[in-house]
Amino acid sequence: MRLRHKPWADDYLKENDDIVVQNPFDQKGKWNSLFSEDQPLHIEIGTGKGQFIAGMATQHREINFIGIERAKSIIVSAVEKVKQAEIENARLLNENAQDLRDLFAENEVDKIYLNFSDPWPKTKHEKRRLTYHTFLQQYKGILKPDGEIVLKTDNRKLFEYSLVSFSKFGMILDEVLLDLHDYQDPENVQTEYEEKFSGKGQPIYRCKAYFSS
Ligand SMILES: C[S@@+](CC[C@H](N)C(=O)[O-])C[C@H]1O[C@@H](n2cnc3c(N)ncnc32)[C@H](O)[C@@H]1O
Repeated sequence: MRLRHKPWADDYLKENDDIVVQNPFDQKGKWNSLFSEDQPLHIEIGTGKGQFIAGMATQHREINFIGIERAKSIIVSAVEKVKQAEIENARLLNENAQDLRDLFAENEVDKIYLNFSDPWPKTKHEKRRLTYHTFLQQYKGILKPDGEIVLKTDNRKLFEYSLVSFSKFGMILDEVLLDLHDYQDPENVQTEYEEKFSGKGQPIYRCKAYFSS
């Protein structure tokens, strides 16, 4: 897949090194030392334009958040949102989350958010879906034993695929919602994609999954 690249984005991301971590692989096992408080660590894979990570970090000062986004042209918007929120507990990584075990140590992460992940509908691209079993193996390698994965999507096929994938992996499913907005979770922080799709009247699916020990 070709990613749009804005040449000025490299400089912008470097200038904002208080938010965008420049050598993330060096932080493995010591992420909390980057933050002012040593507290639970939640990560979002495919942060997009950052509304979720900035909103969650504002709502939950008692948690440290890391948003991972591979597209430079997109992560710049997330940097702006984190800046505007004036929060200490959020950092961003401009990385392709290929193997999270290179970035995080065993038991380092408390929660992983997969928000509106690319669905990769063709069977030949199944391995790229962020809930394919090889990704689940990675998540297991970095999550605490009681850690959880929270998945939100508008894509019913990806949702069904993910439920089956979690289940085949021996994970425990919790709170499987077929219409998150109908359920009206007051804690829910919407992502940009969520606003777009729910604005069109589409249901938003959400589930939480745990690894059984
Ligand atoms: C469909 S968008 C959703 C963005 C955002 N989560 C939202 O809900 O508004 C998916 C995002 O995930 C990013 N992404 C996909 N695979 C990724 C990976 N392996 N590592 C980092 N970012 C990834 C894409 O660049 C894109 O910005």
